[in-house]
Amino acid sequence: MAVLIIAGLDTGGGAGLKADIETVSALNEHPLPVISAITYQNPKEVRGIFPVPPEVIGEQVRAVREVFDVTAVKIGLLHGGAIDVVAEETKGLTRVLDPVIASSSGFQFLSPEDVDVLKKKLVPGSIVTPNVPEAEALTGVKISSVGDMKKAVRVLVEELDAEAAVIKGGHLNFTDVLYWDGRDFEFPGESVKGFTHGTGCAFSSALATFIAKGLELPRAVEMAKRFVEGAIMFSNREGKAVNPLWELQRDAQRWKAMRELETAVDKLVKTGELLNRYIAEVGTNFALATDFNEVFAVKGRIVRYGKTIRPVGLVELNASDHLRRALLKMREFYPEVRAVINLRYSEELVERAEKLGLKVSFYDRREEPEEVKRAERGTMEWGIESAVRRLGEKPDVVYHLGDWGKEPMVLVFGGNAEEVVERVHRLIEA
Ligand SMILES: Nc1ncnc2c1ncn2[C@@H]1O[C@H](COP(=O)(O)OP(=O)(O)O)[C@@H](O)[C@H]1O
Ligand SMILES: Cc1ncc(COP(=O)(O)O)c(N)n1
Repeated sequence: MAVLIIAGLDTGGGAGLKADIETVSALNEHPLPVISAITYQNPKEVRGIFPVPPEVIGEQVRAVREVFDVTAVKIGLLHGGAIDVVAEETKGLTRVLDPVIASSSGFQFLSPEDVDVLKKKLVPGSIVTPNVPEAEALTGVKISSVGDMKKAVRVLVEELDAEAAVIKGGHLNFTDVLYWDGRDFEFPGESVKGFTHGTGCAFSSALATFIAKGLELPRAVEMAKRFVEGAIMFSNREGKAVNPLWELQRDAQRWKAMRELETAVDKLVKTGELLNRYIAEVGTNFALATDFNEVFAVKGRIVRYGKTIRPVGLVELNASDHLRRALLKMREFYPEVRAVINLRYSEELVERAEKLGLKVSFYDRREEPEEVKRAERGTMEWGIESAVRRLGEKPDVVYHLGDWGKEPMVLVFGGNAEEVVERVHRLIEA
């Protein structure tokens, strides 16, 4: 199905047309991108806007509407001169209107006069999706609670003739409120950590796409909200913005990481007789992180099995809590480190690591502050951090000598699972 998008270009690759194209594509529909304005912006600031002439916007829309079977359109950033044309050219479509008035960095895209034209020409008949400040600007209702949001959505529909309205709570309490078909609907949400530049764009294009797929409005709003939560959680660090491709990228990375770790575990098992005596009493595990910091390991760990070794279960997500925390802490300092294994401590192992030129550091649990000890779950993080600081550069191997009831251990890190296997093989002279 084709979804029409009329929006502005964000040169920073965070919001606008690029986020919209990715959103529609990620949801498996075909985007028809019509450009309304070129903005010169980066994640810090919007420097300016070059409006595409209204007749050029009209030509773009006509070119695709004549050929594609379009039912829904998402309208994002416009400029004063474009509002009339867009209203005219989108007649007969289900219109999702994201009334972009200002950027999150504070640049004013529409003047108060433009906002008046938008209210008269485009809000009527559209499904409007303002954020809190935009809803205030459109309705004059001051919004500081869900109760206020409910008042304002009604104004948008009953006084400004919108077909429906969703006020988004990203600037308030993460609850979105929809008014449709004579009643309101609440969509509560939790705060998600990540970049939020482009959330409004992703939300409105996801909404238009779910509508094009035939979902009823409340369900489409729910799905769009969940989509945006993922796009924040797995956000685009480079662009400091949402990542509409999150689900595809996450799943592709999971698949690759699983294969990589399975292959590496097989290799280790092949040298099981040599490794047997280095397997920790509590079991050895082998963990691998994706770029999104999801960590795979062996369910049930790798254990001694007669003279050799054996993985108890399959490679799974979150199958090791300890190694996951060690690896994620190490990645805070050295993001290129992706894999780690724990082996039973022995002096000869540490000496051999040093002889091989690996960078070795350690932590001493007796130095662990009382409050970290009491919290229990912070020990691993504290240990890795203290080992990193002690060495002053990236450690390849971190050991600790144990404590009451804690087995001494050697952690071997690497840039990928294969590198960890190679290091282990050199250490045990396989
Ligand atoms: N930090 C966050 N955690 C979870 N959801 C968020 C967060 N920020 C925004 N959202 C959600 O993202 C969508 C877009 O909201 P909002 O950020 O208010 O729009 P805009 O980008 O237009 O300012 C809404 O569904 C909102 O609830
Ligand atoms: C081209 C374009 N469209 C929309 C936004 C709003 O996004 P945000 O509120 O995250 O700045 C933007 N900054 N640029």
